Amino acid sequence: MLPADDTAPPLLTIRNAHVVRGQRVLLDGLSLTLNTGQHTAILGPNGSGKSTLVKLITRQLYPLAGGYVSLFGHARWNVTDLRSLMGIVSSSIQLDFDAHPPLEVFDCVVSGFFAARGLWKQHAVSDDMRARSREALEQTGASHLIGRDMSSLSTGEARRVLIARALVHRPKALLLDEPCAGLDPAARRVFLEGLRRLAQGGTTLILVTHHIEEILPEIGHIVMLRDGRVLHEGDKSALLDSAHLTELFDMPVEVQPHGAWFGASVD
Ligand SMILES: Nc1ncnc2c1ncn2[C@@H]1O[C@H](COP(=O)(O)OP(=O)(O)OP(=O)(O)O)[C@@H](O)[C@H]1O
Repeated sequence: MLPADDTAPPLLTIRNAHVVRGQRVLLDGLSLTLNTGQHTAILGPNGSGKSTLVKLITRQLYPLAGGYVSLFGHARWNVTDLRSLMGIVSSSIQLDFDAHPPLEVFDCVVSGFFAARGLWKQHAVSDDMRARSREALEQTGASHLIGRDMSSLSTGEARRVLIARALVHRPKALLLDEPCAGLDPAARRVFLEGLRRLAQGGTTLILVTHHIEEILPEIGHIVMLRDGRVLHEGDKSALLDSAHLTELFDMPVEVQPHGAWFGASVD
């Protein structure tokens, strides 16, 4: 983990966030503070509010009056500001890039500068944008995919291209919502090793998942969500054990450390 900068505002501050849809309470007074350099996994069972929390961060949803959300100390931001502060990758974003019209890999990455799906006449692509796109594709090990159509890529390949697209802004943080969904075990490991390099290079990772096998060695902070609230939050060493996971998932879970990684089995 990077040394904490005590003077910098937190990467993310959420205070007393309530989100309600109809009769359902999706987030129930959720409060959370994450700092830059604090690689974090947000863990929770199905329906615990993970996607709702992601939408709160990305401003697809707002909390009820009395709730507060800020990124890097700013409570108001537009899409362009957000992208340069925090890259966002999720399997639902990926669906947007599978569809027609066809989209070539390099164009897909460059289009990240314009928050667009593809490049159009009005987009003035500079040499710097091209260079940064190539650099981002190298960072995620996806340069060899240049020239391919997005719809022809495997899930894991497309995921790496979309992370590169998020990285063109050189964001301080990456929010990864179930980033390993649809990846086979080998692709998952290759993908996670790529994320490790990003974490080691100074990009703060926020990983939202229900699989403890995806918690990278670099991630030291755990947030456990249940019923739209933070059930537990703290160091991985204190929380990633059978007792806490059993409580979180409300069934017997056996946690096994594998070196710096973790596995889990359900009785
Ligand atoms: N638009 C909506 N209207 C009513 N209820 C909703 C709506 N969106 C989500 N919910 C409910 O809110 C709860 C939290 O949903 P959310 O999608 O945030 O959970 P999650 O932790 O991401 O789940 P999963 O792991 O299954 O993706 C669930 O009980 C869900 O059914």
